[in-house]
Amino acid sequence: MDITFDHVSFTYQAGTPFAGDGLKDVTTTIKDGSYTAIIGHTGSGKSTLLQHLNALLKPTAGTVTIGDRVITNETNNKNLKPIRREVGMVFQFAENQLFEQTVAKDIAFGPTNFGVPAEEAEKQAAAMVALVGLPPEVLEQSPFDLSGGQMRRVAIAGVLAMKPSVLVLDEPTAGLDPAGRAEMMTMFNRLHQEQGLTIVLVTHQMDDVADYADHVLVMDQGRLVKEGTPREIFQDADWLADHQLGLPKTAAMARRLTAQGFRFDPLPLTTAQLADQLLPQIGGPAHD
Ligand SMILES: Nc1ncnc2c1ncn2[C@@H]1O[C@H](COP(=O)(O)OP(=O)(O)OP(=O)(O)O)[C@@H](O)[C@H]1O
Repeated sequence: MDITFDHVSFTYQAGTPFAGDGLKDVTTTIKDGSYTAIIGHTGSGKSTLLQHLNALLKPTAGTVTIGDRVITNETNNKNLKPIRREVGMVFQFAENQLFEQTVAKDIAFGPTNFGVPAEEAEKQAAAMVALVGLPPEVLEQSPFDLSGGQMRRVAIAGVLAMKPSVLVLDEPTAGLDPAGRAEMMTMFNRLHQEQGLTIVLVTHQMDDVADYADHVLVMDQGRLVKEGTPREIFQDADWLADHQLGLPKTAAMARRLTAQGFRFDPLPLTTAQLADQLLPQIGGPAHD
């Protein structure tokens, strides 16, 4: 399912003295099956854009087309339920939204609300717990007895239980330690590869953009100022710095090596790409 923005603008508190721009004239398509990263410094409009992906916000001007549903400023709030199921949102610190007595009940809550019989919803909960890499024992535990990282996985399982085709992630690894972060990013990549989920990721981690995304949107002051592949986006470090954005660690290291006389074209984004270009320059064996 593609999601297309056509000249979308969004104004917070429109028509009041407190009106403020969230999005300005954004036109783009998030393609079915893609892994799209949205980057931009604080206040650039990333969260506002995300909330248009499942019509939590409706454009002040322009249209958002989600699958075959066209959302405009006039769209009635009724009948948006199927969109909320199709586009699953994992908000920042999603674990704060857990509330049921057991993990199984928490994960089953969404499907039950959508009319799935309780018994089937609990069966699905067990499948979702496995999908997010948690042991089956957690099902009957209180979510509040789990670690922070496990709680976040339960919250993600609750979103996945709705069987979305698009998974929207707003800084999903915020607050996790490096090992927890890596595990979680690997999990999303597995869901993308194995379940064919379209992923939309807001992140400040440029390494994750380089490692996982196939498409990148760069936001600045509510505008979409650049889009392309990670390779295209990260080639111009000066342009990124102007937009208060950095490089993936490997690309930053390659740039420092350039100052020492090494040559890279294109700038490597992963360690394998760095090794490929560096080894011939230091007389080492070719990397494969
Ligand atoms: N509820 C709101 N009411 C009024 N203005 C808002 C509201 N939420 C966001 N804004 C404004 O809209 C603009 C875009 O904010 P948004 O939260 O989308 O940016 P962001 O890129 O997600 O930032 P961050 O990285 O800090 O989460 C900012 O100028 C912000 O101040």
